[in-house]
Order: sequence, then structure tokens, then C-alpha cells
Amino acid sequence: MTQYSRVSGSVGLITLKNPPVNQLSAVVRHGIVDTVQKALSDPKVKSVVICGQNGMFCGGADIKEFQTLANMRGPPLIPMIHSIEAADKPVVAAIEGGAFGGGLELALGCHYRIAHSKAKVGLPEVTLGLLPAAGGSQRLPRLIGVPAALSLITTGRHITAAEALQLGLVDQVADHNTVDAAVKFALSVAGQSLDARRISNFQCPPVPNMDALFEDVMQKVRTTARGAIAPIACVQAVRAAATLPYTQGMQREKELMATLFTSGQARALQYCFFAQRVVGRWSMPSGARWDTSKGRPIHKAAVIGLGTMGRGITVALAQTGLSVVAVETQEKQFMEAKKAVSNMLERGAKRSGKPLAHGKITYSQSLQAVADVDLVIEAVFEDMGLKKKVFQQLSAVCKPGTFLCTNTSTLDVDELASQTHQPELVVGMHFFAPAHIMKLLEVVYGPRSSPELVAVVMELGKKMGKVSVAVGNCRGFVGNRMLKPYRDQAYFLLEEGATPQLIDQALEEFGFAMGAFKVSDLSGLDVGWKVRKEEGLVQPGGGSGKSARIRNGVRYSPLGDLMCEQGRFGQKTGRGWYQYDKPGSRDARPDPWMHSFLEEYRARHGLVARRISNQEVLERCLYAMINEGFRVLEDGIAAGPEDIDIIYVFGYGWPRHRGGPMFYANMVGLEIVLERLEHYAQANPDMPTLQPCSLLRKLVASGSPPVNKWKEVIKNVRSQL
Ligand SMILES: CCCCCCCC(=O)CC(=O)SCCNC(=O)CCNC(=O)[C@H](O)C(C)(C)COP(=O)(O)OP(=O)(O)OC[C@H]1O[C@@H](n2cnc3c(N)ncnc32)[C@H](O)[C@@H]1OP(=O)(O)O
Ligand SMILES: NC(=O)C1=CN([C@@H]2O[C@H](COP(=O)(O)OP(=O)(O)OC[C@H]3O[C@@H](n4cnc5c(N)ncnc54)[C@H](O)[C@@H]3O)[C@@H](O)[C@H]2O)C=CC1
Repeated sequence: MTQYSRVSGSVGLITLKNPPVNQLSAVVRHGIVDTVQKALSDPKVKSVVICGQNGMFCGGADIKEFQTLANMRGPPLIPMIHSIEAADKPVVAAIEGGAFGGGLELALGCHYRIAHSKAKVGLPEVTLGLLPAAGGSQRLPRLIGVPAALSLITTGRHITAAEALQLGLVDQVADHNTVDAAVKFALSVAGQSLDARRISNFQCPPVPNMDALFEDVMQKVRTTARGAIAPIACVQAVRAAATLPYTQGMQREKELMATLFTSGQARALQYCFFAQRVVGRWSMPSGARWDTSKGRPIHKAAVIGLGTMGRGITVALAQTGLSVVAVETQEKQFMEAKKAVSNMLERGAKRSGKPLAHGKITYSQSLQAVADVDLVIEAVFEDMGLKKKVFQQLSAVCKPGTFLCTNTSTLDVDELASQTHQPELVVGMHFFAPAHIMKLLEVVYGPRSSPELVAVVMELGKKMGKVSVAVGNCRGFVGNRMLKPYRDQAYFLLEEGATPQLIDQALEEFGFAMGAFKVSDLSGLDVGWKVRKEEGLVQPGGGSGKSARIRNGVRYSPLGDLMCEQGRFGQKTGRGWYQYDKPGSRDARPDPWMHSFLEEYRARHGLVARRISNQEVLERCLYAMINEGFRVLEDGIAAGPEDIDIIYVFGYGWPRHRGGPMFYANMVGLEIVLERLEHYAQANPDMPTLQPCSLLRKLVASGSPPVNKWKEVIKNVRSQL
């Protein structure tokens, strides 16, 4: 709703009231239209202030209304904003908290904008697969110029009040009560001419070499968009602002929005927005939940092992303001880590403009140094024997009640918990490299893990700026478990006739940041090789005969092992599935050696290369992964499809505009996914990961309900077990 009052004698004060973020639902839009009308027709009112309740101006259109066009009743935003701009009394927006999307567009229709110093503003529509279509794409470039508007609109980034002031987006910044400041300001401008304040009448500030600017921006946007259409439409809309009169620009904005609005991409991105919030409301099979489990404050934390991961985790913890004890036993690593952490912190401070967190870290080469910490994150080598020893030591050294966490990427968290005196105080905190940058944190609980600990770790993840997803314990947890069948299929396709480039290109065209083989080169082929050797899967020389490509009755590809035997570990050795200029270089080039290697391999194993289509690459890699996702749901390892999708979007480079693997399956059609899996499973009886999982069959049998209804089917399936 919207509240109206007259304050200071002659100022009409309109307050948006719609928790949680005063989003512009139909009722609010009605309220604005009515109260603006009231203020403008009241002769006692000389100026108007629009603000939002609870320290928040407005979070934009009500995204929930976008689910169906039929929901979008009530006065449309565009004429509402026009009538504010056309008013003959000054209208001032008092921006506290934030003005985003339609909220900022509303403020741009006002004649003046005053923001609190802690407020943020932005046009994040692009992140929802849309563009600022309530005049934002036309007014913002007219106000702050084309280059700055392009930067804000194509990225959707939120900017501070200080930056907004510098850009001329707001007129004043208030340190104290913004509404009071706006009322005072409104009194001071009452009666003044508004001709120069209506942004739609402005000309865009001229840009030298405008064609070149737009070409350049479009090229950059196309590269980073990875197939997303909204950023491209945003550039086109701003171009219309720069080249067309306002009314025609608005027409173009409307046309572009109509295409975006009905696109599957907008649905996927809006699903991701809500899914990200759903995963914060975690639950455990025991019934413990986010709203009934209370954590306790963590003041001091420790990191054990300062290798690749430990360094990033130390930085992420220190940046939250915690005291951190960083432990590394090897002298060389110890010295290098200190320097590396300090550089990472400096770079982080430069990027964020926040003060350095150096002083909060103490370094030690002894585990004894962690005796008084509240929480430990272990990040030593991926070796069960070593980790067990470290957990036994931690259990002996740490004060009672200390939370013990492991950053293992695959090992059994329960087995580690069983090494300690208080197994209920052990969970996995699976960070992704680089740990201080990557947004995803998988929080892995076991059957004995205490809800208090899960609450603590989820909260800590939030403080570190992570998107934390609570999942159950199994090999590879959710992310790496689902990655295995995806990677296996990529290897099998190589055997059958594909090349690394062909497969990667298909996956990158789909929208992945990197194809499976580029990722493998980046993370190092030797990592998986070590694990496979420990599991007894590796036969020197790749083995021969029928058994060479079968392990435990299941198809196995020794290709990765053969690559490692040749020292081709990926980027680190300058040779992997691709070749690189030098070790450590990132520029992947196809390697002609690969052609003869694969030919020779196929000849040895009696395989005849065939043409592999992009469609087969996508179906086999993605549907195998999705099928495993259904198994993860069936096993209760993930609470719902949102958890899986968020893990993939934030941790594995899955294109956000495709919503995550489970949402994608829903978009494709579950019956189609099932049919294709059946087809491939029949052709490859030695690949059980292609055998459709029973949950997928049950979902199809129950009419392929939309993704937000899957939990009900899963509940029924699980109750029948
Ligand atoms: C042909 C059709 C023509 C149509 C023309 C329309 C053109 C347009 O211009 C379209 C738009 O406005 S699109 C909307 C643009 N606004 C945004 O993207 C802001 C989204 N919200 C945020 O970024 C953060 O919530 C924010 C920064 C605001 C606050 O962050 P916090 O971390 O403090 O809080 P959250 O946990 O994110 O959110 C709290 C609860 O609020 C819900 N929510 C947030 N924004 C919403 C919004 N705009 N609409 C509906 N619900 C919204 C959010 O879901 C959460 O609730 P729960 O999910 O229940 O927890
Ligand atoms: N590298 C990656 O991309 C990811 C790794 N992980 C997991 O993180 C853990 C660490 O991996 P990385 O950082 O890559 O390994 P790393 O080999 O770079 O670092 C491990 C560090 O632990 C130190 N260390 C070994 N024993 C120790 C002990 N008893 N006390 C103190 N320090 C000790 C080593 O000296 C080394 O510096 C592993 O469990 C791994 O599976 C998880 C996610 C991603």
C-alpha cells in the first residue's frame, strides 16, 4: 500500500509500504497514482516527497508478478512515472536503503533525487533477463551520459550514493535523516520552474565516435553474455536513447522488453533469483531448519594447511573481520603462503575500497596454536589418512565445543567426524577455487551434525559473501557427484570420435564458461589420476583387451590416465587436452598431437570413429548430469532442485540464463529428457549413469510438474521407501 500525509505545512509525503522491499506491486502502483493525484490537486501542497518505509526506497517491480502476464493488473508503471515527471509541483525522491530497477526508474521520473550516504542504486533488470523498461533505458543515458549508462544497465551493478552523486544520478547525499532532508529540499524548490528537471526532455550528452563506442560495447557484451540475450537488448535500448527522440526510444524499449519478457531466459534468471533465496532457508532430513536452529557467534577461526585453498579461505575469513590463526607445517609453503595471503588481501582492499585486514591473521607452524579458536577449517592434502590424523589432533588440542570443518572435495565427512570426541561438531565446508573469490560454499552435514553447527556455518558463509547450500554427505557431495557422469560422457565421446575442441565448443555455445576439457586442463589432470590410482582403477599403459575399458562391470575410459602417463597434466605442464605456450599459460590451442593420440588409441581398442553432433554432446553430457541430479534428490542429499541449480550456477559455470541443470531439464521437458536417456542407455548398456533414475520416471508419470512442485513428488517417493 501507499501512505499519504501532508508535512511541514506544504509538502505532500508519499510513503511506499510493501514489505520486504516496497516492491511496486499492483496495489502499490494504485496507491502511487492515487496519492500523486491527491498531492497535485491539493492547493496547500507546493511540493511532494516520495519515500519508502523501513529504510528502503524501493526494490523495483514485484518480480513475483512476472510469473504470468495475467498477474500484471493494476496501473502500468510507464504512465505513472510520466505523470510524476509532468507534474507542475516539484517531486523529490528520498532514497534510503536502495532504489533498484523500477524503483530507480520511479526516482528518475521525479524532479530531484536525494540519497542517504549508505544507499545503493542500480538497474539490475539485466540480471533478471530484462531491461529497464519503465523508461530507465531512455532516461538514464540522458541524465548521466551514454558510457556510464551502458555500464550500469548492461551489468546491473549496484552503485553507492557517492558514485551516484559523482555521476549526477542523485542531486544530494544525506548523512542523517533522508526524508527530513528531502522535505527541507522540497520546501526550498517549491514554485521553481521544472523545465530543466524533466529528464525525458534532455538530449543525451554527445559522445564522440558513437558508432565505434556501441560496436565496441556490443562486442564485449556478446563475449561476456555467453548466449544471454538481455545484455544485448540493453545495449540496443541505450543506442535508441542516444539516437532517437524520447518517444521513439520508448517504443524501442517496449519492443525489446516484449521479446525479453516472454523469453525462457527471463524465466530462468528470475527462477535463479528466488532459488538463491530458497537455499538460504535450509533444512536437514532430521527436520532441523534454518528458522528453528540458532548458531552462536564466531570470534576466532583457524585454517589448517595453507596451500591453494587454505590461502583463499584465510583471506575470506579475515575479510569478514574475524581473527584467524593460519597453520602450515611445511616451511617453504609457510613462507610463500604469508606473502600470498598478504598480496591477496591488498588486492581485495584495493578492489573493495575497504581497509586491509592484515593484522587479524596470526601464522603458526604448530597445531597447538588453535587451542582457543571457535571454529577450524581443515584444508590439508586430499588424503584420508592425513585428514584423519589432523582431526584426531584437532579434537585433542581444541577447547571443547570447537566446530571442526573440512574443505575436502570428495572424502567422507562422517568418517572424519568419527575421529573426534564430538562428531556432532563436524561438517564439510566445501569452498571452490579461488576460495576468496568463488561465491559457492557447499555445507556438508552428516547424520550426526548438529543443526547449531549448520546454522553457524551457513551464517559464516553469508558473512564471507558466499551463497551457501546445505547438502548431505555422499561421495562428491552434490556438485562433484554430478560432475562425474558429465565428465565420463565427455571422455566416452572422445573415444567414439569427437575431439576436445568439438565437445568444449558445444558446451561453450550452450553457455558454460569453459568446456569440460578446458576445465580439466585448468584444474590439473593429475588430481583425478591420483584419486583413481588410490582406488585401484588405473592400469599402466591403459591396459589392453576388453577389460581395459571396463571397471567393476561399468564402462571406464583410461584416456585421462594415458594423458597423465605422458606428463600432460594440463595448464601447469603446458600440455593437456590442449597445448599452451608455456607451463601456466591459459591460452588453450588445439594440439595436433591429440589427433594421432586418439587415432592410435581407437585403433588399439577397435573403436571406429563416427561423427558426433553438438546435440549428442549436449544430451549425453548434460542429461547424464541431470540424471545424477535426480538421484541426488531421491537420496535426500539435496533438499530440492533449487539447491542443485544454485550449486551449478555459482560453482560450476552453468549459464545462469539457463537456470541450472534441474530447471533446464524442466524447460526441455522431463519426458524428452527421459526418452533421450532411455535411447542412450539402450545403446550403451555398460553406462549405468544413463539409465533413467526412478524419480525422473515418477515425475514424468505424475505429469511432469513444474520444478517448484517437485518437492511434493519427492516427499511421496521418499515416504514410500
Ligand atoms: C511488459 C512489462 C513491463 C514491466 C516494466 C517493468 C520494468 C522494470 O523496471 C522491472 C523491474 O523493476 S525488475 C525488478 C528490479 N529489481 C531488482 O532486481 C531488485 C531485486 N532485489 C534485490 O536485489 C534485493 O532483494 C535487494 C537489494 C532489494 C535487497 O537485498 P537483501 O539482501 O536485503 O534482501 P533479499 O533477501 O534479497 O530480499 C528480501 C526479500 O524480498 C524479496 N524481494 C526482493 N526484491 C523483490 C522484488 N523486486 N520483487 C519481489 N520480491 C522481492 C526477496 O525475494 C526476499 O523475499 P524471500 O524470497 O521471501 O526471502
Ligand atoms: N584445489 C582445489 O581446487 C580444491 C581443493 N579442495 C580441497 O581442499 C583441500 C586442500 O587442497 P589444496 O589447497 O588444493 O591442496 P594443496 O596441496 O595446495 O595444499 C595443502 C597444504 O596443506 C599443507 N599440510 C599438509 N599437512 C598438513 C598438516 N598436518 N598441518 C598443516 N598443514 C598441512 C601442505 O603443506 C600444503 O601446503 C583438499 O582436501 C582438496 O580436496 C576443495 C575444493 C577445491
